[in-house]
Amino acid sequence: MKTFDALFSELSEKAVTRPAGSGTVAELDAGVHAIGKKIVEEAAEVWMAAEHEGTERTAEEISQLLYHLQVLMVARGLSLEDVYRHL
Ligand SMILES: N=c1c2ncn([C@@H]3O[C@H](COP(=O)(O)OP(=O)(O)OP(=O)(O)O)[C@@H](O)[C@H]3O)c2ncn1[C@@H]1O[C@H](COP(=O)(O)O)[C@@H](O)[C@H]1O
Repeated sequence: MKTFDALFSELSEKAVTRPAGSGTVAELDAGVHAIGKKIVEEAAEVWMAAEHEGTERTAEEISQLLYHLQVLMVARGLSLEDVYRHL
C-alpha cells in the first residue's frame, strides 16, 4: 500500500524526469494558481463526502486532496520535513 512519503517521492521524481502522460507534470505546468484551485475543489469534495457519502468515498476524496497538496508542495519546492516540523 502506498504511503504519503512514498507518493511524495514518486511525484518529486516525476517533476524531474517529466514522463509523458503524467497528470502530475501537467498539473505542475499549470502552476500554483491552478493547483490551488484544485485543492479548494477537493477540500469541498472531502467535506461533502464526509457529510453525505460514507466512509469509502470520504477516504477516496481525502486521498485526492492529499495528492493535490503534495503537487503544490513540489511546485513550491517544499520538502516533507518543511511540513512535518510544523506538525
Ligand atoms: N494519487 C493520485 C491522484 N489523486 C487524484 N489525482 C488526480 O486528481 C484529479 C481528481 O479527480 P476528480 O475525481 O476530482 O475528477 P475531475 O475533477 O473530473 O478531474 P480533472 O477533470 O480535474 O482531471 C484527477 O485528474 C486525478 O487524476 C491523482 N493523480 C495521480 N495520483 C497518483 O500520483 C502518481 C503519479 O501520477 P501521474 O503523474 O499521473 O503519473 C500515481 O501514483 C498516481 O496514482
